[in-house]
Amino acid sequence: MTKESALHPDFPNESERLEFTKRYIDVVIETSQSSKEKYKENMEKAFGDVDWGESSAAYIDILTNSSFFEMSKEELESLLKAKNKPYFARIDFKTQGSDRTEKHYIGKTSLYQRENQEQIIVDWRSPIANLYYEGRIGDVSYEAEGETYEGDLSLKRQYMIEEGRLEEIRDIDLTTTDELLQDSLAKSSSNRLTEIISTIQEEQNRIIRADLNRPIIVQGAAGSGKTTIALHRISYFIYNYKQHFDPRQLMILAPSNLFIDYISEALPELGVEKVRQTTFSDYVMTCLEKKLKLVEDDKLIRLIERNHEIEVKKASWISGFKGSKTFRRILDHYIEEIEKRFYPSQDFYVDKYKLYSAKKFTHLFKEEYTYMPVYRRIEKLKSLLQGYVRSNKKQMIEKVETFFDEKIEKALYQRAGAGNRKEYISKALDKKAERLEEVKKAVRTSVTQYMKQFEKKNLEQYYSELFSDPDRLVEYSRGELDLHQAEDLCFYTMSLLMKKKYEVEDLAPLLYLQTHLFGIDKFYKAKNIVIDEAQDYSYMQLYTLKRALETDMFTLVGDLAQGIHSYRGLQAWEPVYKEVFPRATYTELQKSYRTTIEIMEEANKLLSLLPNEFPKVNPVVRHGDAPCSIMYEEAGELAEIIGGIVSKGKEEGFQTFAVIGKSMKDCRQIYKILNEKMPGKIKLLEEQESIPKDRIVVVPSYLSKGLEFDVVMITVIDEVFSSGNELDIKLQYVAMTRPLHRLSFIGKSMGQFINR
Ligand SMILES: Nc1ncnc2c1ncn2[C@@H]1O[C@H](COP(=O)(O)OP(=O)(O)OP(=O)(O)O)[C@@H](O)[C@H]1O
Repeated sequence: MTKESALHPDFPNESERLEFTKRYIDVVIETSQSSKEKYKENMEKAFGDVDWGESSAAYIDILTNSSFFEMSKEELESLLKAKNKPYFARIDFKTQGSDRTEKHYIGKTSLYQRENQEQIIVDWRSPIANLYYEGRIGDVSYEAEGETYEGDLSLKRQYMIEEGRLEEIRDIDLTTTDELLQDSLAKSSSNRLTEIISTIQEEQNRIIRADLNRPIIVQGAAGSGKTTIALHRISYFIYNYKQHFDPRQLMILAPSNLFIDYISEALPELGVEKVRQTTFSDYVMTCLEKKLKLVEDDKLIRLIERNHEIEVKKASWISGFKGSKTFRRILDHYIEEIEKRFYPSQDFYVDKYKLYSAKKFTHLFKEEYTYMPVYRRIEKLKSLLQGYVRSNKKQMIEKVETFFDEKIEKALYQRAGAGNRKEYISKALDKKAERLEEVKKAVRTSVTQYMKQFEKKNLEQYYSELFSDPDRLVEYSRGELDLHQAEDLCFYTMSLLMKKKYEVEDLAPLLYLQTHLFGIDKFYKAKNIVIDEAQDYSYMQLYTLKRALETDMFTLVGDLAQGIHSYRGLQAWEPVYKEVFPRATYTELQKSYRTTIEIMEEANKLLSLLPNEFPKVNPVVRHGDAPCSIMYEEAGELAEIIGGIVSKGKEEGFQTFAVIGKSMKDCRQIYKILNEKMPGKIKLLEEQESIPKDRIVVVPSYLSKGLEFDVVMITVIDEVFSSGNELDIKLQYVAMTRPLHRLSFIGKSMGQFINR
């Protein structure tokens, strides 16, 4: 307990309130546990006396009980989590016209006093809690269920509660700096990403609570809390729509499995662990229900390592092109052409009876059924024809019968030629049987026969057909592609497809074709999608996702300054909010919470070297050591240098350490050197892995994107960051913005880095 809080006149009252809340939580937990017992009892009763499969009453009983159990289980879990820190803030609010000021204690979950329905704890996501996050004190208002409530906010108070004990109280107003935020940022990152509900800032709060029925795009500086905010927005969404929305309909698309592992710790804290989390590649393959062989996504690495420069440049151009709007147009024209192959040339006959005209068939196909993918339209038309055949079958058979019966009858009553009559009738009867057989056969086979005129190809066949003829590609591009470019595209792609291999850049076009031609199972269609590191997505990827999932409910967060995949990703947000998500709100975040002023100042210098203009990032006021430069003569010295920095860092209480190399090649060398001297203490991070907390990690710059560590050592052996090209600047910028507290540059010469 600090002196200041001990002096706070309300400290005894607040301690008492905390005790009351804790005790109340205990009672609720106990009740919930006894409900569980009761549930078991009820289940036994339901199972014991009847065969429940036959008794609907008993079945209903089980369903009711299980949903009751589910509720109490969730309630129990969140209360158990909240028990040691039931709330973190309080606001005092007097609604206009009322003479009573209400105290609202804000916490992770809500709690009602059952006897009088009074709220003991208000959930941070509830409408009134918004007042805590919005800066003002005095006349304020908040909105709940479409109504505006005005009133006076007289107090905003923060609590430091540790292990159920009240440690400190702070009343905040506009003049005091947010000490709670300062404290929280000064901590070391033993927990990876955590919830920040007690210190969410006003601009962040606005994004978390922005209209849930509109897409949102956030351009946020490194460390501005994009990932954190995106996760809190999901939590807020789930809270608001818990009655109507299953969390499994929400999906997070993360840049790598490494990143999914990194964010997963924050998810249960926010109650969003049921949300689907996957990468773009995995998700596309799920939708296609195919496991495609992807070649290693190594263009970035080859660009970094400058291997076969011309070849890589061509390959990068192709990647960029496959993500472009022009390529989408090519696909659209290709799809149009495929559709035309399904306009039948002949009317539909069963035997000699015309049941459906080609014109009508085409009309349905190209006008009425366009909401369906091509092959589903064909299926639908097939069943329509089958229906026609079924309903006309009797009539057609009757026609044949009547025709022969009439002939036979006529012959029977003819006077002349009695000798031939018998023969005539018997022939007619044979003919009748033959015709009937023909008609019946036609009834059975004509639909299948008719459908044979339509081609039946699979997705892979259509995709490779697109790249089999450069002239057609030029035609589909309506002049935007020249023949030489089209030949390059075809040659490059076909050489992979022939080996049944694909690149990441092929996935969006494949999903686009699948959506238009075959459709996607609705089970895979998430309704609300969050994309982190969205700057690395191409126009084509975003457009395709929107089209395939049939929703524009996307939350996109990213930072163009960290767009290291810009050869295939986005160069600007404008086309995204203008053309892909026209309903979206676009917001920028310039304040950074991760790192110290000293480190951010150095990182900012790199931003000014980039061709696109990026505003400087404002770090939250927090000081630390300036980044330091360390030179070595022999790579073998690295173990000692890095070991020294880590020991010193540990003395200062830091817990996570990363050595960031430029490329994987350099990282392998660094790892080897370090691991020899410190066996078992080093981990080389690769794409599919999880991040160990207790080891020094060695990670290439491009994989470190999105991650953070207390202490970062940017280390080079053979690589240089200082070639002056855009990619190098971005990679060094990404590496420099990873530390929370300390940054060093380690190289043979400082000339290997930009600005050292
Ligand atoms: N309001 C806040 N209160 C406390 N900590 C915060 C707040 N906002 C962000 N942070 C912290 O700042 C750090 C950076 O957040 P986050 O990783 O979400 O940023 P980002 O914008 O995704 O960064 P990058 O683009 O570099 O990946 C995290 O440690 C996060 O907990």
